[in-house]
Amino acid sequence: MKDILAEIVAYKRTVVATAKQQRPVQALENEPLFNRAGLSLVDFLKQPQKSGIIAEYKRRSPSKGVINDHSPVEEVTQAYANAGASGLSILTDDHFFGGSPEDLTQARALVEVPILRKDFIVDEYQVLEAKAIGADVILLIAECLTKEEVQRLSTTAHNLGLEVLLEMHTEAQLQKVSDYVNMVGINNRDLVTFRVDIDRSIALAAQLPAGKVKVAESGIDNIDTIITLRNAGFSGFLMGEHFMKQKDPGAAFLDFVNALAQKKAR
Ligand SMILES: O=P(O)(O)OC[C@@H](O)[C@@H](O)c1c[nH]c2ccccc12
Repeated sequence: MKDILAEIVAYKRTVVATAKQQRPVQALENEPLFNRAGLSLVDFLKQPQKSGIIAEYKRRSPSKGVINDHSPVEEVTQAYANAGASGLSILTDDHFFGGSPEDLTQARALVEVPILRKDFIVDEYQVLEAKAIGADVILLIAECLTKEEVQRLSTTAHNLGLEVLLEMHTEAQLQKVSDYVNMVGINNRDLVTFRVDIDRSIALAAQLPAGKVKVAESGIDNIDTIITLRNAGFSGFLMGEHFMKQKDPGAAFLDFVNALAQKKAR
């Protein structure tokens, strides 16, 4: 496992151990949102009137440092949803990304689009927590998990009505895809070199078994890239920094979506 990822995963294990003490599973199950019927990102990605973009709320990252420390989560996520986001991705990690579970819950109260809990899930507890805070989808990162762990955590998620996005970056990780997973995210960014390579992602996507919903993640900053990826069979486009680094991320998103719609119409 790559260094920064190993560090994050080690940190997550300590956070989970503490959380289990402070807020046992029983308490999670008693949260009102725990019984909420989830929204399907797979279904939303198929709606032709939406953009296909999963718009991410991210304050900072280990590679970029501070990206946005001024735009409130309520404002940005509502603007994203109103402008045609097919889904939202919200970082809930505090230490490395400056997010929190409360960010997701605040957005949940305001939007009717699927929300992905963007975090580093290594324990079943975090899946239950995702449900309790109002998420619809969890991210599982192939690099951090064995195939068996992916299957076990996916089963827990599906039993709670949550969908799973399995993120990968290398050919070796293809073997972690199974019938348990129906949505695969291909990270365009290499977590070691931070280099973005769209062609590599397209080549990797071509090797996925048929029937998987494909999401391209990271480093997307223009409409032509989205069109290229769509033509290669991707139906979702996860974008964070390109909008978050603007003064008004919601307005930037609206402009981008309008330009995308115009280009598609031509
Ligand atoms: O900000 P970008 O380059 O548009 O990327 C968004 C998203 O793909 C990226 O934040 C991400 C991809 N995989 C992750 C795993 C954990 C945290 C964050 C991520």
